[in-house]
Formats: sequence, C-alpha cells, structure tokens
Amino acid sequence: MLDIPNMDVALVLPPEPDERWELATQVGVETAVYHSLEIGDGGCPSNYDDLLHLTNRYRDRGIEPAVFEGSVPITDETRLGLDGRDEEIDEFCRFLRNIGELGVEVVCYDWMAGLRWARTSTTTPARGGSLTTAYDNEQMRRGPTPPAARNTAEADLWESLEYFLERVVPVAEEAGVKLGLHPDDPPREKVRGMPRIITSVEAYDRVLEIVDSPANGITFCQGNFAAMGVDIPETIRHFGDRIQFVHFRDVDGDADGFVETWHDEGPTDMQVAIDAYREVGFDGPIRPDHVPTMAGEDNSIPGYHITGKLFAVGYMKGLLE
Ligand SMILES: O=C(O)C(=O)C[C@H](O)[C@H](O)CO
Repeated sequence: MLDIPNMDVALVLPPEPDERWELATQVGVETAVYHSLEIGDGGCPSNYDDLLHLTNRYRDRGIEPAVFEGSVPITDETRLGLDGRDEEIDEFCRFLRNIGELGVEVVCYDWMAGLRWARTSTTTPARGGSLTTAYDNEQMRRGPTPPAARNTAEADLWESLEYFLERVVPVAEEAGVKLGLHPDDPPREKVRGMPRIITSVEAYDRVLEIVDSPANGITFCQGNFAAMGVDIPETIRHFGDRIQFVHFRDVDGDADGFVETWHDEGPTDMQVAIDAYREVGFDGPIRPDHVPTMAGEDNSIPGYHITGKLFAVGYMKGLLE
C-alpha cells in the first residue's frame, strides 16, 4: 500500500449486517455511513443506548460508523420553522451529544423542505443497459405543488436555518461533531413551486457566516455543485477546511436537466477533484454517491445498489493512489 495521507472512502451500509458489510470490507472499506432513509427503515435513534448498540454493531465487525446522514432527527417542522421546532431541536442536540460521546465524526443533514432529492426518471439507460437517474424540470414542474409551498418564502427557510444553526452549532462544537449541510438536489431556486435555498456557492458562504465555527460546514455533494455549473476544483479550494464530508459523483447537464453518470464517464475531471480535496487537506469521509443499477439488481433503491458502489470504490481508490 502506498502511504498517502488519504481521505477515508466510505459506503452507506445498512444498520443490520448483511452481505454488503462483507463486500465493503473485502474491497477495503472500513467506514460506514448510516443513512436509513436510503438503506433501512428511515428511522434514526437519538437516545444513547440505541446509538451505543448501533455503533457497536458496526465496530464489532471492524467498521467505523463515521457519518450519520439524512435520517437524522429533524423534520420539516424545523425546516419550516413550525410550532414544535424547539422540542425537535432539543432532541437533535441530545442526538449530537450522544453521537459525540460515541465518537461519530459527522452529521450530514439538508434543508430541503416539502420534497427530498428529486428525479424524474430512475430508469434512464446507461452503459451496457445499466439504469441511472435523471432530472428534467419540464416534466417535474407539471406535478403537484407541495402544500407547504403555499406559505413558504425563501426568507422563511433562511430564518429557520439561522434559528437552527444558532442553537445546534455550539452543541456540535462541544460534542466534537461536525455538521455538513448537503446541497438542495437539484440545486434550483424552486422545485414545483417549493423554494429552495442551498443552491449556490453564495448560499453556502452565507451559511458558514451565520455561525462561523469549524463545526458548521459542508457536505460537498460534487454532483450538485456540477449541476450548479461551478468550477469544481476552484469551489473545493474556496470552501477548504469547511468541507466535512464528500459525496463523490458526477452529472451530465445542469439544474434544468441532467443525467447522473458513471464515475468514469462524466464531464468532471475526477482526478483533478481528488487532487483539490487533497490540496485543501481534506482527510474526512468520502463516499461514492448515486451509482447506476447493474444487472441482477431490482432497482428498488435507485442509486444505492451495491455493485455500482463497488466499482466506484475501486475507481476512487485508483484516483487516490
Ligand atoms: O441528493 C443527494 O445527492 C443525496 O445524497 C441526498 C442526501 O443523502 C440527503 O439530502 C442528506 O440529508
């Protein structure tokens, strides 16, 4: 093995052991991302004992649970600033203290209210008949407007995000946990009439200034930055040490319409991106994000089947070496 100061290649692994845990360790991945919204039942414990058992389950098999993503205890009640957010924020702070106690490094969360990451196709043909996901805003915009869109303005989302950050960042700092805000996917000002705010480099600059702390940072989801049309290595250098976690993937297109590509086939120079992460000293968790669904897989979790992930891990390890 070459001795390179490397980032930590990670995979979303289910909360209970199955073949994917073995496949991960066989390809040399020993870092897990807990993301039960994609693989699991969608839930996330916040009490110490449940988190203790969950983290020990991974560690007993030699896997380090470094990131809790997506299914963390906040809902649209907090994102939309509704009654009840204070209780939810209190619970989120308890969760942060507990995972801090258990040595989990990063929490990846997002500010997408009303609609999660959105695609218009999960069966777009890709190399060799594999299936990938795609977004076409013309098709998307004809669908139903989320009810929350009627009384939510951009300013409301900023207010609720500020309210959240002012309360949680000091707790994260104390607990030794890094918060990485994921971009809105796709990074558009609105999706089906629902405003979105985390859609640009300038928006992130504002987020980082709200509470200027190393605990308040970014999940650099590269495919979303590519869809924003920004220069990837320059943006990595711009954010530098505020990048807490990387989603490594690429898209062909922009926020009006794109197709997710295989890691070795997209327009972004992935080697230059890896070099930029290294240049800014990033040594945290980096996971392949969405991958095409391959032969023999049922496409029930588009973007999250294992075979394409293993290919991506090999590709990333190659770039890292
Ligand atoms: O949209 C994507 O690319 C995602 O990976 C979604 C994230 O997992 C999610 O928004 C994190 O909270």
